[in-house]
Amino acid sequence: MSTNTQWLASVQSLAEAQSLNACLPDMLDMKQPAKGALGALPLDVVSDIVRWNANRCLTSATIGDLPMQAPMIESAIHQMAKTGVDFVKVGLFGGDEQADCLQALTPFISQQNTPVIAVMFADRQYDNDVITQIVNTGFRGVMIDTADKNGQSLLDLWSTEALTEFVQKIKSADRLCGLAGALRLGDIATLRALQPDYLGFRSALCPERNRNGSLSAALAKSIAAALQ
Ligand SMILES: O=C[C@H](O)COP(=O)(O)O
Repeated sequence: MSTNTQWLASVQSLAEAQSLNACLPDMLDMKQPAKGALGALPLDVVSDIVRWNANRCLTSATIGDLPMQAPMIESAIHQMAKTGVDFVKVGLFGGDEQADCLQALTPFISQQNTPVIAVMFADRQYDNDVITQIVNTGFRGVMIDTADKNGQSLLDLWSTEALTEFVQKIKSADRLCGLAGALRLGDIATLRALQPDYLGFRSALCPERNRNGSLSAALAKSIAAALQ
């Protein structure tokens, strides 16, 4: 597992991915921001981006803001994995049914050829042992993001102490760890010091932080430069 913090850029179209051709992130993440925190892109768009990328960087894709119902999640992972993406990201939105859902997902997730990443949200509530539950389910990594895209950032919601503990728990379980959630260029130094595997960006890549708008290669270059 990498010791240097890498970066992930969320793109919503092939054209956006292509606009990053000169400054590809370490991971091209595919999602539809207008459809929620983990809005899914159509499968053919994901396939086109995967084909265009031709393994020049890693790829990930989200399956949508789905309820914690195992059959629905399994079917969405199965479909998304067929696009050839390197990682599939699944949102865990908390709630009473989550622990049972994770248990039900365990045989499927642990046997997946395409690794699956669990995405938690800093503005949602979880059981105290949620990381253990995630690890036991067979997820390859855990990312923390924000569910409500209202400008509040990860650092507005969680202290650096809480984030340090989060990163350490995940890395000591030998899983990938990512931090995201309205991150800004100026947050990089603070968050990189915690040694996550990935920092994830969308708002910071868009002019005026309009995450549903389009992406700017110049802003992506500044993020890449700050992580050099
Ligand atoms: O996976 C990373 C997210 O797309 C981050 O989006 P955001 O920076 O707009 O919160």
